Amino acid sequence: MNAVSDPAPATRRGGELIVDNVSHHFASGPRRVDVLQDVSFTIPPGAVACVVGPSGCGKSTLLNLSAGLAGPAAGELRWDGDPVRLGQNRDVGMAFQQPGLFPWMTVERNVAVGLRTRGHDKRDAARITAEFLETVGLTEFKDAYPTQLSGGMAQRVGIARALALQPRLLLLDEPFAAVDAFTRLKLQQEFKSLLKLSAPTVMFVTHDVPEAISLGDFIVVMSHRPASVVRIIEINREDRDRSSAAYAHKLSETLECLGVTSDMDAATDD
Ligand SMILES: Nc1ncnc2c1ncn2[C@@H]1O[C@H](COP(=O)(O)OP(=O)(O)OP(=O)(O)O)[C@@H](O)[C@H]1O
Repeated sequence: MNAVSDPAPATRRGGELIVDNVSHHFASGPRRVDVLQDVSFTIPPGAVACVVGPSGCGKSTLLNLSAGLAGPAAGELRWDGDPVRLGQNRDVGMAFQQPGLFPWMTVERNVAVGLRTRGHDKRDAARITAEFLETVGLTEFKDAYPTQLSGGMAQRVGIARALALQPRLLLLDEPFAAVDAFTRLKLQQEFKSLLKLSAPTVMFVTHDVPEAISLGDFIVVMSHRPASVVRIIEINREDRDRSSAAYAHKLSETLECLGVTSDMDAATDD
């Protein structure tokens, strides 16, 4: 990915997201499913929080509550000091495991459509779209349709679409999970460079602990459902070097909190 010529203005930088004692449940027929229990943490402006936890513990639910797509059963989420309100929040951008591109639209239109919905005129939307497609290295595919793209390329379009809105809060649900390991590493590197340009506040849900160490300023480790925060693990620059002892330490600390051993031989020994 290349650098955008006109990075987001300072006013679009990320704000502070506070998750304050949040609990949530769903009613599933006569059954009540408790999902989150007393979850609290703060993402400072421009920081990247990676959320890891067992499958089904409530990570996506936490993203939805942060986006204002649902309200918590108890507790509060605050964005820049104000309670997160139900409904569309113009500060928020989201991307998911499946990029969810409209198959009948070209790559260019897939990125531009969100900008048009948010009130950018046609010319402005075209300019921003061109800039972000260049940033993710897809300019020459602007007229292609999603079925003509590889998984990694489609994911780049999804990321470009989210970032083109210049979100102050970026909510990502395993955005690189559907691509092969090599493409995933490449997308992670590119994503890190992109974040430097506009510094949104990021909540990044992943099952991949190495990914969390490489992208997060801190990791929020969640427990089984109903999920609470087991530990918040700070990640420093030296922890990201995969050949370092510091990295190995963070990896085993995180896996331990998840109840998994990093020593596969020990796990299979009789
Ligand atoms: N709208 C809903 N109605 C009822 N139950 C729901 C609803 N949404 C989620 N759930 C349940 O809430 C629990 C948490 O779901 P959620 O998708 O937040 O977990 P997750 O940690 O993101 O899972 P995964 O890691 O597998 O993606 C699951 O048991 C799920 O079945």
